[in-house]
Amino acid sequence: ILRGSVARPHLKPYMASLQLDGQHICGGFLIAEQWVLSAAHCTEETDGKLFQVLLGAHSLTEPEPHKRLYQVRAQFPHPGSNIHNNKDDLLLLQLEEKAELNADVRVLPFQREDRDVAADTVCEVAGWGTIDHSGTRPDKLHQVERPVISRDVCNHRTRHDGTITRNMMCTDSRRKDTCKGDSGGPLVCGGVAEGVVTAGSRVCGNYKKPAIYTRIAPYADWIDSVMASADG
Ligand SMILES: NCc1cccc(Nc2n[nH]c3ncnc(Nc4cccc(O)c4)c23)c1
Repeated sequence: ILRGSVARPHLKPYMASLQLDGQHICGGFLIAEQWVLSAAHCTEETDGKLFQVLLGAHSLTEPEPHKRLYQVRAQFPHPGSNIHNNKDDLLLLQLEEKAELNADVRVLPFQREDRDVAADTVCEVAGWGTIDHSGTRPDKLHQVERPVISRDVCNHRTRHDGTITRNMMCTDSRRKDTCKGDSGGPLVCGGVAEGVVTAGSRVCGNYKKPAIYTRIAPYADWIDSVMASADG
């Protein structure tokens, strides 16, 4: 997160850190006791290894009362996701067991009504992604508020030039923005997850490249079907 602030500890109890060998790779969030939602692109450099999921954390390194690292039983990238574009950039992770819910570990509801969030709505995004252009990685969770911009503005030829589909949404990226390692985290508007951070052009903090999110509502049926099929 560029030019945000350190989050209030454990006030985003749905946040997950997707890790490989103890290193934070991507964000994610708890959508059910045994399920985390993130971005499919996060699996690009994992060469088949499964993530471990850290829940209940504020600091990535310090001991905290409800911090716990969960093994992943299975990972389900959306079938339409691919390395060439941002389409269907969603990843469902089934935890090895149900997460123990408490004050620091909570499920975040996601939007099921497929209707665009109005432009200028101020939403919040959090993550352990880089906090400056030299790629400094924070120990503590950071957050930033960002206004939604309309798909038409985001698709302008000087911005993302028509690549933003109905299944995506954008926020203004002037100065304050998402960045490397924030992918997979939720865009929260009015207490509900409306989108999932996708890297898109990977640029951070440049107003000409607004931040892109995969809208969740269009994928509610896919999410429900994967959870139902794997839960048995
Ligand atoms: N703001 C959109 C957004 C959301 C999520 C991730 C991203 N960026 C990135 N995702 N993956 C990456 N691998 C390498 N470099 C990256 N961006 C980068 C790194 C250093 C300086 C800088 O200005 C930008 C990214 C960008």
